[in-house]
Amino acid sequence: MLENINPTTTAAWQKLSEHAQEMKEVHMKELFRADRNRFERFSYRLGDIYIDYSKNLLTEKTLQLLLELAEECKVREAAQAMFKGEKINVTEDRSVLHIALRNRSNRPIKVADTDVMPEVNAALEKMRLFADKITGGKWLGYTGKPIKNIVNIGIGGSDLGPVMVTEALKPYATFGIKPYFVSNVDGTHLAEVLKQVEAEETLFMIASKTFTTQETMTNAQSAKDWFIAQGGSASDVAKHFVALSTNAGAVADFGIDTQNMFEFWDWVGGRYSLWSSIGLSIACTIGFRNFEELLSGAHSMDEHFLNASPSANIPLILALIGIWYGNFFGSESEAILPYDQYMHRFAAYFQQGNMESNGKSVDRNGNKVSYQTGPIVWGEPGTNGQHAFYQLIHQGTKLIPCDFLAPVVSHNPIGDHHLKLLSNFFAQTEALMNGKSLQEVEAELKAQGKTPKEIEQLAPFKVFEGNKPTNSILYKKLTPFVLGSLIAMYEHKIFVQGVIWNIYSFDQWGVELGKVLAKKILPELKSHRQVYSHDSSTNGLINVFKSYRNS
Ligand SMILES: O=P(O)(O)OC[C@H]1O[C@H](O)[C@H](O)[C@@H](O)[C@@H]1O
Repeated sequence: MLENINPTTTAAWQKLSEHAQEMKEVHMKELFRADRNRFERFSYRLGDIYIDYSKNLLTEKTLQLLLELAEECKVREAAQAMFKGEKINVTEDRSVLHIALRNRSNRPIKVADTDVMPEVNAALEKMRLFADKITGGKWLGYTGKPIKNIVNIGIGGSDLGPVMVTEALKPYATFGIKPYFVSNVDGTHLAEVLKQVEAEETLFMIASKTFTTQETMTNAQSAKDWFIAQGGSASDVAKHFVALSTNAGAVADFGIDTQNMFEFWDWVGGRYSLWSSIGLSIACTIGFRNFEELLSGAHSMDEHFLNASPSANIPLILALIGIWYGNFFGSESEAILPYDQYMHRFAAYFQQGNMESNGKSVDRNGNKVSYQTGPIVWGEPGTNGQHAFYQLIHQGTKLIPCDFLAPVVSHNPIGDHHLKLLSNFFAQTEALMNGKSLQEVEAELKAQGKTPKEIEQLAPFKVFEGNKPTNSILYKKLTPFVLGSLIAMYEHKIFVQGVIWNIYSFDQWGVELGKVLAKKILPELKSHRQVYSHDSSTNGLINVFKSYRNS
């Protein structure tokens, strides 16, 4: 079981608070000047992934104190509890075992004395058989044609992972299977996807852990209606609809044969489920072998996280750096900036991963926390972001720690595009760290022939303070293995932070209230009567909606 420790009561927290005051006076430039080995000291190679965290406002002492914090908060014990299958998701009374889904060592992992690995392996085997049929053109639709399109209908964790991974691993989608994703209950999403596919060549994957989610059930029903309207009969549904779920009863009620159900278990959190049957759209797009590589990459990161010593433990260090800025420097957000077009949904994926996990303000005692917890996570691929929001990162008033990610080798080596891309990657982290001093700006303006008056007027706007923290994560090539490792690295970072903040990272009660209220409002929208049951703003808006609709 996780221990219940308020991090602010630890000795390390106190020391870190004092140390932060010293570090607020320091410029990273000075740290680099003072230590020729700073890069070697604060960077780490993990197979094909190289992580440089030297461009941070930290010293050996900072790291030492942060590691003490992790020790006092019993991070290692918590990790062991998770990997052993203990029910660390207390508010839902569940184990947290996405790590079992990619446990390539096949080491037994027990939930209530039963090893889950046999059922994990059986589910993977069922996925393999199915994916091989799809990619081999052997699964035929109702007119006898092979499947060409997969439409995954799911939302949140039943959508974001498959979207992100199929986008990231497009170079491996060599089987002629095109994935589409419908998540939003806005009919536009479904309609626009259906315009692009032919029913006879399309397989719908209804992806929902609970199989009760309003958006997914609504889209699934409309997709089924569309399929029948296109000429498929009710008995053809079995060839075109499969379910990815933990809820066999609801799957059968919907009309999908449980033969065509790919199961997973309540100990897989939605936002950690791409490794499970929820990943079927991935396996059918990039092939099962590549899906296994993705799992292997994640497993290698799991092993690293579980076994590496704290001072060489990458997810742990990244988590501690995040805590350093969030809790001791007042930063509120973190940017994930992949210089890799294939990774364009990576930040969006970890928006859910991180913000749904650690967006909590009540600790494991049920008390309100007195410190900051999960950050706002955001980002776009480089170089697009440079022409949009980097201005604020460079010269705004907010401290935004950034993760820069980039592949060394591009899947698309066209001319010198990749060198240009990477020159921007290196330049940005250098600029964020060094900045540009007033003296440098003045000298530059002078060299441009500006008058002293002009220099005085213009110079303040051209100064870059620098001292902006970044992590640089270089990977050799975006392979399934590397992607699996990167995802697992961020997952464990989130885990460590949740442990230290003494919150429950694996529930998501905060998404419930809106859902309940929407269910109450839906019949009100369907009726013609004026609405008076809410506050004046909500009543007013609903009634305006009705009057526009009826006019
Ligand atoms: O997979 P489902 O049961 O349909 O759930 C889909 C999503 O909806 C919920 O509201 C949760 O916030 C998410 O964590 C979950 O991934």
